[in-house]
Amino acid sequence: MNTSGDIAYQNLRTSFPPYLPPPEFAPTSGFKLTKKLQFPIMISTNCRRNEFKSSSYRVRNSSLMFQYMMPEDDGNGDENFESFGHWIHVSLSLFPGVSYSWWNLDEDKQVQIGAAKRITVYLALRRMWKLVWDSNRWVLLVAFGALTMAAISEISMPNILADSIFSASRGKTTVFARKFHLLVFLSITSGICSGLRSGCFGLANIILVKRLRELLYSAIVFQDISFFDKETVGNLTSRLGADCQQLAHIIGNNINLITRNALQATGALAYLLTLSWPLAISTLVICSVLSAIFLLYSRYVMRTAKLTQEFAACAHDVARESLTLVKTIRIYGTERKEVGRYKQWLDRLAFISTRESAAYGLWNMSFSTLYRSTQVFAVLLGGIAILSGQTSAEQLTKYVLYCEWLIYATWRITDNLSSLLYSIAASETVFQLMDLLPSEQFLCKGVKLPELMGHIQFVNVSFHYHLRDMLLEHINITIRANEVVALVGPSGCGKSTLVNLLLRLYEPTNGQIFVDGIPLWELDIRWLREKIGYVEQEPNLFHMDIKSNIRYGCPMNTTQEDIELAAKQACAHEFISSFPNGYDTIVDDNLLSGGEKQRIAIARAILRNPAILILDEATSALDSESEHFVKDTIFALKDNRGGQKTIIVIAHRLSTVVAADKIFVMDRGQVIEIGNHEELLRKDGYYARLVKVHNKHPD
Ligand SMILES: Nc1ncnc2c1ncn2[C@@H]1O[C@H](COP(=O)(O)OP(=O)(O)OP(=O)(O)O)[C@@H](O)[C@H]1O
Repeated sequence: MNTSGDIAYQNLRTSFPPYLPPPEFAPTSGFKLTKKLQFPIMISTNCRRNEFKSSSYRVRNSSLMFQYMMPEDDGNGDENFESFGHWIHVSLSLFPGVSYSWWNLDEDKQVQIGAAKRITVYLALRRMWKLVWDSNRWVLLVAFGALTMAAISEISMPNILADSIFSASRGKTTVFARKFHLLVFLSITSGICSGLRSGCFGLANIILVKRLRELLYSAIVFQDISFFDKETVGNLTSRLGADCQQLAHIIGNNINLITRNALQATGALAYLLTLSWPLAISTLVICSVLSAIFLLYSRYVMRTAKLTQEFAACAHDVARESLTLVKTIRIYGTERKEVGRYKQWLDRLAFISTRESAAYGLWNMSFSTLYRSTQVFAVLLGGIAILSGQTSAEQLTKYVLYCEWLIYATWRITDNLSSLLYSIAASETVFQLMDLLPSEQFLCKGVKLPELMGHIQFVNVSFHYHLRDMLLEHINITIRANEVVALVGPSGCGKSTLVNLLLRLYEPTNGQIFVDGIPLWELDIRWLREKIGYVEQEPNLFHMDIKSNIRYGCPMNTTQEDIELAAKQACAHEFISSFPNGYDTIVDDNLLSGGEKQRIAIARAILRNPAILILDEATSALDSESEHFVKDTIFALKDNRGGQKTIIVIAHRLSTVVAADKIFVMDRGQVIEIGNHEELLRKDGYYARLVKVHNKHPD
C-alpha cells in the first residue's frame, strides 16, 4: 500500500470506524485522498470492491457518508473532467435506488434478523386489539364512543362558524344567536369527549404494554436453556422494555389519532362535495398524490424501524454487559474501549436515524407544498367562480375551511400511519418471541412417582452443545440409591454437563438417562426438580433478604428454625448473624463473597431435603475448615431427616472425594475409571496419578 493512501485510510478509519472496512480489506495500492473532500464524499468504485462487499462491512452503504478516495493521479489526469465526474457522482448519490445512494441503509443486521416472520399490519393490529379487548373492553368502547362524538362535533364547527359570521354580517340576529348557542354546545361536547378519548386511550396504552410484557416474559422464561445460550440478555430485555413500549403506542396513539382524523377527513370531504364537487375532486387529487408519496416514504420507514430496533437492542446489550462487568473493566482499564464499543452501535443508530429524519423532512416538504397549493388552487378556482357568480363568498370561505381540515387530517393520518408502521415493524420480533412454544418439558405432563429413591443410570449417553463438537460420548454409569459418588476429571471434560443432562437442562443427543428405572423424559420434570438439591460452582443470589434466598424454590413450608438449621449445617449461620439485620439482610450477587454465596446456596439445597443432592464444586470457595465441616454435615445428612439421599459431588479437591462410595474419573467426555478411592489407587491409572500430583502439591 502506498504510504499516503495508507495514512489517509487509517485517518478515515479513526474518524469513521463503523463506516469503513477494517485495514485487511483496505485498498492495497494506488489510492490517495482527493483534494475535494466535499460532501458527500465517497470511496472510489475502482478500489477492491469485491473484497469490500464480501466483508461484513457494506461499503456500498457506508462509504457514501463522508469519504472520497480516487485512484492516484498519474499526473496526466484532466482536472475538469474529474470535477465533473465527481459532481455527477455526488448528484446521483442523492437519489434512492442507485447502488451507492446516500439513502441506502446499513442492512447487514437485516440479514441476521431476516428469519423473523413478516407480520401484516392487519394481523398485528388484530393481536393488539384482542389483548386490550380481552382485558377491558369498556375502555375501548368508551374511547371510540368519545372519539366519534368529538370528531363529529369538531367537524361541524367550521360550517356553523361560517354560518354565524355570515348571518351576523347579514344582520340576521336570531340565526346568529341560534348558531352561537350551537357553537357553545359543540365546544363543550368536543372538549369533554376529547378529554374522555385521551384518558381512555391512555388507559388502553397501559393495558397493552402490561399484557405485552406479561406474555413476552412468560414466553421467554419457559424456553429451553439452549434458547438462552443463543439469545443475549440485553437483547431480550430490550424487547421487553423499549419494543413493548413502542408497540403500546399503536392503539393508544396511532389508532386513536388515525381514526379521529379519518372521521374528520370523511366529514370534511362530505361537506366539500356538497359545497362544490369540482373543487372537492381537485382537493382529492392532491390528497391522492400525498398518499402516493406517503406510500414510498412508509416503505422506507418500515426498513429504518427494524434496523433502529436491532441496533438499539445491540447498544443495550453492550451497555448491559459493560455495566455488569464494570469491575473487570476498571481493573483492566478498558473504559475507553467499552465506550467505543457502545459508540459503534450509537453511530449505526445515528446513521439510520439521519436518513430517517431526512426522509421525514422530504415527506413534510412535499406535504407543505401540496397543502399550500391546495389553498392557492382553491382561491383561484373559487375566485373565478365568485367572479362568474357561480358561488358565494360564504361558500368559498366554508370550502377553504374544510379544505384545510381535509388536508390537515390527511397529513395527521399519514403521519400517524408512518408511526404505526414503524411500530408494526418493531412488533415482528416481539411477536415472533411471543409465539415461541414453551419448552416440551412444560407441555407434557410426566409421571410422578410415590417416592424418589435416587437410582440413576446413564445408558450410552452422548451429547454436544449447539454448534459444538461431540462432548460426551457413550457414557454408561450407574449410581445406586443412597450412594455418594464423585465425578473427577480435568477442567472442561464434561462433568457439569453430565449433571446438566440429569437436571434435564439439555437433552442427550443419543442414549437415555433413567431415574428409578423410568426414562428421564417420562418423569414430571417439575416434580423431579423439586426432589433435587443442586449447588452450582458460582451460585447466584436474588436481590432479596437472606431468609428468602435460602427459602427460594423450597417446595414445602418452612419455619425460621428450619432455615437457621440449614444455615448452621451449611456453615452460614455465623456470618449471617453477624449482619445487623441477620436473616433479613438484603443481598444480591455483588454484596457477598464467593464463599458466603456458596454457603447460602448449600443451605438452600439442604433446606429442601432433596432425594438427590448435587454439589458441583459447591465448596470450592470455602476455607479448608468450613469445607470439611460442610462436607461432613452433608455426608451425615445422607441417612438423616426422614429420607435417604443420593449425593453426587463434583470436585477438584481430592479431600472431598476420598469419602465417596464410588468415583467416576472422566477425561475428554468419557468415563475412563470407576471405583472407590482404594480401588482406583490400586489400579494405578489416571486417578492414582491425580492423587500423586495432589500429594505433591496439596491445596
Ligand atoms: N452452554 C454451553 N454451550 C456451549 N458449550 C458449552 C456450554 N457449557 C459448557 N460448554 C463447553 O462444554 C465443555 C465442558 O464443560 P463443563 O462445564 O461440562 O466442564 P467441566 O468438566 O464441568 O469443567 P470444570 O471442571 O472447569 O467446571 C467445555 O469445553 C465448555 O466450554
